[in-house]
Amino acid sequence: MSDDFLIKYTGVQLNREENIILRDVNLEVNRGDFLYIIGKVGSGKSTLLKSMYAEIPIESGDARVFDYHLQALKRKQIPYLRRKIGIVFQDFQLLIDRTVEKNLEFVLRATGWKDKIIIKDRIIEVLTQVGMQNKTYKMPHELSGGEQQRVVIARALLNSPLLILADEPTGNLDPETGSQIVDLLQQISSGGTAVIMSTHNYSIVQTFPGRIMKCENTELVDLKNFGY
Ligand SMILES: Nc1ncnc2c1ncn2[C@@H]1O[C@H](COP(=O)(O)OP(=O)(O)OP(=O)(O)O)[C@@H](O)[C@H]1O
Repeated sequence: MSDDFLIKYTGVQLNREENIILRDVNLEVNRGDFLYIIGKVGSGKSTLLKSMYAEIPIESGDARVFDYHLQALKRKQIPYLRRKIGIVFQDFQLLIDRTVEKNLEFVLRATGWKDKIIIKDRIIEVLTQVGMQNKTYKMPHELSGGEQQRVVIARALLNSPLLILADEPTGNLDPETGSQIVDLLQQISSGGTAVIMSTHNYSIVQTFPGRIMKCENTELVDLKNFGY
């Protein structure tokens, strides 16, 4: 990578249809950062995260993610950008018709992995990282919400991303399970992977330290570090 940052937004505007959702967004994210995006319902948290993996276009300004200028990204580059990002959503989105192992294998094969043994080893490796190595053969419906979210995080880790985007990852979980998930994301970030997570949950923000930015009145405001 030519620069140190993973993400650099300069004067970025994001729209949904005709509406300006966020304007003049300035943001830099580096390796190992842990960044919360907070803000009211509809304030633009998801829009911001989605822009980072090219789900929503950049209306104006300069948006860099790794070496990509998102405002000039070609459609065929999008899968390569996304392969470097681990994405975790609130509603787990595991394939319900196959086991944990097959869910993860599906992603590896779709991203070019071919060797059966290497695939198996990698699956065990990421499941061990999230404490789910004993659940390889479980179907998603046999897992609790927190366990499913761990598998989703394992899936996000498969291709060793430098960046994880987690949109309300604790939204469907009870407080204790939610805390365990954030704890896991913090461990991952201390290993050098940057994590950006949106949340409504102020008790999590107060418990687990991180940089905080808030979507408010179409602006992204830096609340600096919290909890240190
Ligand atoms: N598909 C869409 N088409 C048009 N407008 C949309 C679409 N999705 C969201 N919006 C609008 O964009 C604004 C920002 O929505 P966004 O989902 O980014 O907010 P959010 O802060 O993530 O909210 P939440 O906390 O509810 O997830 C809202 O006003 C919403 O109505």
